[in-house]
This record gives sequence, structure tokens and C-alpha cells, in this order.
Amino acid sequence: MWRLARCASSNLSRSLRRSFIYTAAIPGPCIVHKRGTDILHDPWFNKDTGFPLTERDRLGLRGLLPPRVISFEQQYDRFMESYRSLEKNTQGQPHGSVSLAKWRILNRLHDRNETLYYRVLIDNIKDFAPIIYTPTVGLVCQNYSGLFRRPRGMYFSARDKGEMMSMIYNWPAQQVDMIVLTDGSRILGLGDLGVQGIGIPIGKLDIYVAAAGINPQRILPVMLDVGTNNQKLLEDPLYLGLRQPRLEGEEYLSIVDEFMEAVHTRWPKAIVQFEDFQMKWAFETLQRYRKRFCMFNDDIQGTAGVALAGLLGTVRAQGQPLSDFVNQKIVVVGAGSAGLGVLNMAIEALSRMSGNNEMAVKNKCYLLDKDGLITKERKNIDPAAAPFAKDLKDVEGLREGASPIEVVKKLKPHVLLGLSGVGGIFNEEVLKAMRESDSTKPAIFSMSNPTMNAECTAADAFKYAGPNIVFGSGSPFEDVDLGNGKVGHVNQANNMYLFPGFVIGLGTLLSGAHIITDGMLQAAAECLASYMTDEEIQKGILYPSIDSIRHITAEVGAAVLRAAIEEDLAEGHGDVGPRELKHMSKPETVAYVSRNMWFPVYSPLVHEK
Ligand SMILES: NC(=O)C1=CN([C@@H]2O[C@H](COP(=O)(O)OP(=O)(O)OC[C@H]3O[C@@H](n4cnc5c(N)ncnc54)[C@H](O)[C@@H]3O)[C@@H](O)[C@H]2O)C=CC1
Ligand SMILES: CC(=O)C(=O)O
Ligand SMILES: [Mg+2]
Repeated sequence: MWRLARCASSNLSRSLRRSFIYTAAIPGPCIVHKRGTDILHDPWFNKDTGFPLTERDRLGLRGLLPPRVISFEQQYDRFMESYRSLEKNTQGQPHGSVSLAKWRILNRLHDRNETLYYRVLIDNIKDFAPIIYTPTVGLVCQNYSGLFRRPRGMYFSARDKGEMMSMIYNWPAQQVDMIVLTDGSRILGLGDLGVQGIGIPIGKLDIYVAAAGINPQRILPVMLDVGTNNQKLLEDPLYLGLRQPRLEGEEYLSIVDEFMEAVHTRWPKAIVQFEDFQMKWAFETLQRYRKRFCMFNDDIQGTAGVALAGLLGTVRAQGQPLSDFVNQKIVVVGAGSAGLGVLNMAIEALSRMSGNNEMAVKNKCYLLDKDGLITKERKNIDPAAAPFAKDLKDVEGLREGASPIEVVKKLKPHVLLGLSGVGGIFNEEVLKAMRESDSTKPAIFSMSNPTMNAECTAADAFKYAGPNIVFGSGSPFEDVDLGNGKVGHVNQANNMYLFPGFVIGLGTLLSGAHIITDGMLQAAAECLASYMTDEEIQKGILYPSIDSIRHITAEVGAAVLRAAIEEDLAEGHGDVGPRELKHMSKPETVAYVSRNMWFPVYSPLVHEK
């Protein structure tokens, strides 16, 4: 029977979850090859006024800092105080400028003192994720050339062809575990932002550090600048990227190939996450590299995992057994890398549940793109969308290219899921039509980012589709007050719940798993789906609070690790070999993953020439 039983300790109390995480290993002494001001200017090692006197002596810092030593806790409180006064002082100002001001204050800390930065990020993840990640990161990318002060990560451009193998050695860290790579061609739902898209790998990797405890000295955000087709940017005198149209075809692929070879040569075990590539390259690069390198595409695979967890949660919320998933009618609006990734994974899961009757389950899934319902009548159909095209005789009363409202009215779907990047496309009429859904608890997922690109807001969803819906959105919204003490719960259906755990089980722990398989992804999705208690699910809470993201990551990571063991891919990590991994119980695996998470504390610095 198909059931959700992969997570080891779903019922652990919230407080236990926190303390469990915080007992993670404390780093030992840290070797540093610099002295004096070079250390103060290096955010990896800098402790600002927190350097103890003995360390100031050892590292040539005496006299370079005010005499008083301030503790980490005091530094933390001081930062939080300035953040809170910024919030207070900007009340009533336009939302965008306040968000950017918040991003700037966090970014300055990031540039100065990473230990303190990650500590405040971990402890305040719910408040800060919307600043360093969606939605504010979208605004940052749109304004990146103007906001730019200091570089972060690496930039490889079309002009670097033939040089990448040597350039990769310019990165100062000896070891890199995790790379997030973009070419800036589809940044959230904001389109082609060229080199300015670097904000996305930076934000995603911040989530890796905060949520998965990846060591920030072992991460690398990368921009592959192959030009941009964004005319406004090309004409902007401040634009920091190559001022040329995007490379296409073999020219484009040869740049990505060269980068992948360079990375693999220097760090053969590094995982490369492809992020926000336009659809044609998202699919092409995934096919091209997934068997050769340890890589995945977050928009296709991470999103699919988190959406599948949401869909399974919806079935539970309806009070149905999971086997009822096969009876759900699912309408996906948006046939890009994310929408197709979700449908592929949902159909795979459904087929297994229905005894591999793929045809039967496909009939219950409907796909729309900018030209409406995709049917076999469609001219020039995208090959990736073709398997989901409907035969007109199977969708009686609907036409090729039918609009979302026509489709929803006719089909009365159980689930309406948006990954179109088009803000407001689930308008009043569409949402009201969802009241006639065949489900008593229909689900509406408005997954596009950032907030202004969401297919609908949470408030509109509950207002027009009714209080019984289950709601998820890619960017955060406040819960909705439904009156009479009732709350419309907002789930953040974002791949941030999946990718950190997905990678930690593979990268940090196994280190020897050379490829990422669908089975591992499936394990991650099932684990996330099983995380919530029935009581929470009944309230429409499909995903855990982001406050407990490290615990979720540990669970998801452990599930992926066990899946890798089952698939005979685990080669072990450090002094823990595959045999030992195999013999760990589920809770032991979770604890093992947690122990391997980096946690920000000031380590004693030891100078070595
Ligand atoms: N919540 C999450 O975790 C994630 C959200 N996303 C969001 O999903 C959106 C789409 O991402 P991708 O699939 O990678 O983009 P994409 O560019 O590959 O695909 C967009 C799709 O939307 C369709 N579309 C455009 N206008 C439409 C309209 N008016 N009606 C119906 N469909 C329309 C296009 O035809 C295309 O099929 C973005 O906003 C992105 O931020 C993407 C990945 C993860
Ligand atoms: C969340 C994400 O990966 C996106 O919107 O592209
Ligand atoms: Mg993305």
C-alpha cells in the first residue's frame, strides 16, 4: 500500500525540534592564513569587536579595534535593535523601499561578518526569508546594478571562453560543496534579468546555510553571463553584464559545458543546482548533465517535490485516504519548467498508486499555457508539453486553447495550481468558479513568484473561492482572518522546503553519490508530505512553519540518504562508510544529518602561514 512513512520523528514537539537542532556539532579551531586588517576585512573570519584579547595578540589585531570586547550575544542584540528601529522608523513608507532598506542592512552585515549574519538569519528565518529570498530578492535583482557595492560569488561570461578552467582556481576556498548557478534568463516570474540574476543564487545559498547547515565557506553562487535579451538592461548605462544578445544553440551550450567541466575538475564532488534557466535550457541542461555530474534543476525537480507534498497533503486535508489521489482532477496553469516538472512527478506518483496505469491518471491532469488549454490540436506544440496534450474527445465541451475560466467551470477541478508567472490570472471569476469544485475542500496553489506575480493573493482566494479551500503560495502571505475566530491558513508552497534537505543528504553526508535520481526526489517529497500531523492537516496546514526548517531539512535529508542507500548509491562520507549508514535506524540517520549541520559560533582562529 502507498503510505507516507519516511519521516523519522514527525511528532516530535516543536520545542524539542529546536533544541535538537541546536545541539549540532560546534566547530573546532579554524585555521586562518591571514593577519591584521586582512582578517577584519574578511567576512568569513571577522568577529568585529568580538575578538578576545588573546586572539587579538595572536593575529596582530591589537590596536586595530576599540579596546572593549563585545560578546557575540551583545553583537547579536545590537544588530537586532538596529533592525527593529529601521522597521519602526520606516513605518508607512512604500513597501518596496522598506524591503530594500531591510535587505541593505542585512547585506552589509553579510559583507562584514558572516557568522553573525547567519546566526541572525537562522534565529529569525521567518522574518528574514522574505528579505533575502522571495519576494524581496526579486526587487534586488531588478535593481542589482544600482545596488551593487561588493561582488559575491563568481561571474563567468561568454568572453571567458577558453579561460574557465583557470578562472575557477581564483575562488579562494579550497573546498566547495554546493554551487547554485543561473544564467539569469528567467528570474522568478520577472523574466530575463541578465547578470542581475546573481541575487537568486546568493539568496538560495543563504537558505542552504540557514536551513541545511551547509558551511558558508563551502558554497559558491555563480552567474553565467551569456548576454541578455532584455532591451531595457542593454540600454542601461549602469548595467553590469555583457551588453549583447544572449548566445543561442551550440555557442550557448559550449559555455555551460566549459563551466561544468571546470567545476568538476576542481571540485569533483560539488553539487550544482541549476536555477532560473529559461525552459528550453532548463530541460536541455538537465538531460545533458544529470548522468555525468551531481546536479539537479531546482525549478523542475525541487518545485515538483514540494508541489507533490502539497497535493498529497490536500488529499489528507479532504479526509480521504492517500489512494484517493488518483481521483483528483488537477489543472496546472503554466506549462514551463516548473509546471511540467510538477505534472511529471505527480503523474509518476499517481501511476504507481494506480498500478502503473499512466494513461488513466494522465486523463485527470490538464495543462494550460499562455495560449490556454493544451490539446492535440495545438500547432507547434512544445515537445515537453506534448505528452500532456488532451484529446479533444476526452474534454467534451472544451476547445483547444480554452481559458482558465472555461476549464475551471467545465471540469470543476479538485486542484488548481498556478506556475505561470502571471500575477492575478486566478481572478475573481476563476476563484468563484472553484466554489463549484467536485471537492468539498478544493486546493488553490498560487505558486508563482515574487508576490506580484502570484496567480492570486491569499485574501482573494479565501474571499472568492470560500473558506473551505486549502491554499498555498510561492511567496509568503499573511494568514487570512475568516471571522468568527477562524483562520484561512497560508502555506508557503516553495521549493525552499525541499532543496536544502535534498542536498544535505546527498552532498554533505554521502558525498559519494555521483548522481541524483528520481527515487531520491520522491523520497524527499514523501517525507515532506508526511511531516504534518493529521490535526495540522485538517486545519489546512500542509507544510511546517519555516521556523522549524532545520528540523524539516534534517528529516528530508535523512529520507534522501536512505533512498540513496536503497539505490546502492551511498558511498559514505568521511569516516562513516556505506555499511554504517545502512545500519543506522531512521532516528539515527536524522541525528546524523543534524550533527553534520554547520552552526554559526565564533571558532577560535589559529594563524598558519
Ligand atoms: N513556488 C515555487 O517553489 C516555484 C515557483 N516558480 C514560479 O513559477 C513561475 C514559472 O516558472 P517557470 O515554469 O520556470 O517559467 P517558464 O517561463 O518556463 O514557464 C511559464 C509558463 O507559463 C505560461 N504562461 C504565460 N502566460 C500565461 C497565461 N497568461 N496563462 C497561462 N499560462 C501562461 C507560459 O506559456 C509557460 O508555459 C515563475 O513565476 C516562478 O517564480 C518556479 C519554480 C518554483
Ligand atoms: C522559488 C523558485 O525557485 C522560483 O520562483 O523560481
Ligand atoms: Mg527558481
